[in-house]
Amino acid sequence: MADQTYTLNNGVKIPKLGFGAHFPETPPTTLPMARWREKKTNLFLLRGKTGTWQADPGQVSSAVAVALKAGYRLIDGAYCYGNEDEVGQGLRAGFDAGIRREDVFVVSKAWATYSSRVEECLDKSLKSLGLDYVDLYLVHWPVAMNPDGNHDRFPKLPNGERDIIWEHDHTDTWAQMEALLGTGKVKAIGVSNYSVRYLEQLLAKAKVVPAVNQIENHPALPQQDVVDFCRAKGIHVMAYSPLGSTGGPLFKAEPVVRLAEKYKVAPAAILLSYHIPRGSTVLAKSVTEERIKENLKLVDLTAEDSRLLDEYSEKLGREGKHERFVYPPFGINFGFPDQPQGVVVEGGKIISKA
Ligand SMILES: NC(=O)C1=CN([C@@H]2O[C@H](COP(=O)(O)OP(=O)(O)OC[C@H]3O[C@@H](n4cnc5c(N)ncnc54)[C@H](OP(=O)(O)O)[C@@H]3O)[C@@H](O)[C@H]2O)C=CC1
Ligand SMILES: O=C[C@H](O)[C@@H](O)[C@@H](O)[C@H](O)C(=O)O
Repeated sequence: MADQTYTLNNGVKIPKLGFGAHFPETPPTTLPMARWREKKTNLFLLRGKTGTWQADPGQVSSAVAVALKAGYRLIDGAYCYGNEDEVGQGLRAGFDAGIRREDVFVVSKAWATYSSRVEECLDKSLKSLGLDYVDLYLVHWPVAMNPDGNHDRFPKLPNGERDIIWEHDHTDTWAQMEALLGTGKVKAIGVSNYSVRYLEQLLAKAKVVPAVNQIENHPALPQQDVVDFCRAKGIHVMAYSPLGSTGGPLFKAEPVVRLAEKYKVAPAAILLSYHIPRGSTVLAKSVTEERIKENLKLVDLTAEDSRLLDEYSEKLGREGKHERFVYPPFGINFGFPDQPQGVVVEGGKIISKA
């Protein structure tokens, strides 16, 4: 599956399966997973005091190298992950092993403190990665944080809140992304974490329709409104956190277990395969060599299998139980129906603080 592709709205080909290079902190082995998840939520809110936690030195570069050698042809990174030097080393190991640059689809993302200077962010990423272009460059989140704040990536106010530039209009960031297309440093541009509301605001002003919207997506958060909207507008969906992020909390979902038994595969294979009939690219992340390899083995789910997973999603929706695992504390209402809290901003103006 990793060698199969979709075609983006500008003709560029993108693999169906990719390797995620977001390596957040590893759960301490002494903590039971339930306690870890509880603790992680609290720690997540504190993030920014020290920046993103780093994986052990060498872990990212070796995982990227293992992934490339195992057959992955898409590597998903971001400036904000703070590890693009290591991703670059992993890429280089792959190139040294004979894999050609033009056969690897490299993704990076413009971080919120660079919303008014996206080319600068891109240049920093390219330098770290050791590349002269990325295949896809995304707006990571539709928000701006203070470029002159107390941290390069996670500036905070004295009260601990993220240092947001409320006057910033996310469609201005998109205009800068459009300008990158003429530089030769990107093959395609897109967004990430855009709801239907935000996409509508962007499309009202855009000269170039985003090629991609990268969103959290799995049977416990199908985001069918966003997926359908993207499909109608020719925007390709990339699904992130398909296993439910750290620890893979979706492995025990009843239809996932049932389909894993039917196909005699790991539950992860079902959760990754779910996206292929939906027409999306799916990103898998693992630090573990055998899992990196195991995650390449997707299955062809039938329409009936997909229906089973969709029914599970719909039931959770009716019960108000959709679960979003990645929602950083920006304090903004980004327009996702399951996250109605936070400040509503539009066109650089605060509309409501509900
Ligand atoms: N645009 C955005 O805002 C975001 C983008 N992303 C992208 O999506 C990628 C994937 O999402 P991510 O949040 O990392 O989470 P995933 O849903 O991919 O889950 C990763 C977790 O699942 C475990 N795992 C992986 N494979 C298996 C397996 N076969 N069996 C059992 N456990 C497994 C990993 O463990 P271990 O590593 O210990 O093996 C890790 O704990 C990221 O790396 C990043 O590239 C993610 C979040 C936000
Ligand atoms: O891409 C993954 C996620 O979006 C991650 O980059 C953010 O959650 C970031 O760590 C933050 O705290 O805002």
